Amino acid sequence: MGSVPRVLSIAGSDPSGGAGIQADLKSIAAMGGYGMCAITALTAQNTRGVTAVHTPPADFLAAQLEAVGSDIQIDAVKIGMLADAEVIRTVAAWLERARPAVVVLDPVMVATSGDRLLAADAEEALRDLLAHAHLVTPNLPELGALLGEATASSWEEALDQGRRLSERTGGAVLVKGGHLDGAACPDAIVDARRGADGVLVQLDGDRVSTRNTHGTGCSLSSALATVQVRTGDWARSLAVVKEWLRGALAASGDLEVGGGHGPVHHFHHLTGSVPLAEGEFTDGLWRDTAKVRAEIDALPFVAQLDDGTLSQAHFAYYLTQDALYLNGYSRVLARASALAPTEEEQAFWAEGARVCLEVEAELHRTWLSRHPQPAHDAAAAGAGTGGTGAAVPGPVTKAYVDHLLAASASGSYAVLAAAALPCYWIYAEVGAALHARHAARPEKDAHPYGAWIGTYADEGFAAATRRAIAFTDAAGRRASVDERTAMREAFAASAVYEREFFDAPRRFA
Ligand SMILES: Nc1ncnc2c1ncn2[C@@H]1O[C@H](COP(=O)(O)OP(=O)(O)OP(=O)(O)O)[C@@H](O)[C@H]1O
Ligand SMILES: Cc1ncc(COP(=O)(O)O)c(N)n1
Repeated sequence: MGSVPRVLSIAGSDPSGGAGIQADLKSIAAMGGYGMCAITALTAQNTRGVTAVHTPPADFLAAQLEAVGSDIQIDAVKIGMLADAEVIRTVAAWLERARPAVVVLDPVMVATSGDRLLAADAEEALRDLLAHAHLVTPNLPELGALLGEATASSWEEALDQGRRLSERTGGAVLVKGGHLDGAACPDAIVDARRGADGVLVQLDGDRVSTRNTHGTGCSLSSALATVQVRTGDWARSLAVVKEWLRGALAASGDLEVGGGHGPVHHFHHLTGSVPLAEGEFTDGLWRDTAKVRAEIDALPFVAQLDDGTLSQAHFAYYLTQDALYLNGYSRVLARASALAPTEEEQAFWAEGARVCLEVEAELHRTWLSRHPQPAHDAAAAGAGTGGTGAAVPGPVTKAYVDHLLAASASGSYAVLAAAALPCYWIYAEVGAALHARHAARPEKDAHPYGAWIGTYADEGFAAATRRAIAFTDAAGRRASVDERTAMREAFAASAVYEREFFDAPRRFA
């Protein structure tokens, strides 16, 4: 066997997608298998109930089984709805010839909605078929019915019934707690060939509070068949599948499918890693920070820079801190270059690091000499006297750079790129908006910060921003679920520091 178990579901179709072969194919794929299906019957059903059942001639099922089995190595078989006795005989005959290594049989009799999915006169044939299975997975009413007894009313009684069914079939029985009353939802595998009580493994679990239990039995049995191919150990297989199914029940509300008993979310564990289109990941980062960006646009600093009423002291503080920030940011970009997966990205971030130092020098040479920080403000800010010679980072500058350095220490290129991106993207957007407003002004030359606002029109920076976005997006699309989460957190935190940085002159100058 390769690494992908090839699993055949022999079951009925549920057009609403939550049970039957549709649930099986999803569950098999969710467990890393390759799913196939031979359809025993077609149902017309939704989350509220079954309205019709059509069972094609059994010969046609035999033809499906023959077509698949004659060509493809089948590592495991899951058997679900069998509809009638003739279908059961067809499946039994095929199993005798094919003898798959793993056979899990879910003895489907009645749907969650209460509708019959097995003809009443076929129950005896189903009992005979159980001997072909390595594991049988009845729910409590089915367990009772297979023994010709009442449904167990306690877990102990259910385990006892399971052991006695196992004695009869010669295989293992999964006793399921889904139909028990109360907060507990245990499952146990019972095998009469093992030990006194026959309990091979019992896994206790809390009941998930949800109506969306349509297809849990189908999903559990097909997932178990798939994982069993890999582990060869029912106890280990059940542990994996039970945890996954619990998550699928807990996330079922996200699906919003139907008004009755809805399906479970088979791929809940992969929702953070679906393949993304180009730009989709960074679009999401941008959308998620809309509130913080609106707060930046509404800051007094931005409005005052725009209308020219910003105090010289605030502007000088901003320039001083900007120079200090750029020095730290340059080191961070150099680290991004060191971690970059391609030479193109390595060169891009290294160039970014170099440009930061150039801009820092230009701030000292040009802007800070024209807008020196007033001595008393500089002292109050702990920034030495005048210029930036003795300047120290203010609290926001320090926190922002520390956050970026922590991202670079994470060792993840993707997380570091996401942390570094707001400084390009948000700065570019704020600058572009300020520049556009300034350009439309009649008396531009009289504006005290006109020359500074003019620097926001730098096409080189806009182009670098587009590339930083594209590289971060590509890293996000390649990233794992956990890494994408860390990227979102890093980007969001940097966006907040951008806001704080623009607001720092008001608070600390
Ligand atoms: N509300 C719940 N919370 C947690 N686990 C559950 C819940 N309902 C069912 N399960 C689990 O789902 C699996 C199927 O159990 P259940 O007894 O409901 O089988 P079933 O009746 O055959 O399922 P189906 O709903 O497909 O007919 C078991 O592992 C059971 O523990
Ligand atoms: C085709 C088909 N197979 C099995 C079930 C049982 O699933 P549930 O008991 O969750 O409705 C079903 N409803 N439909």
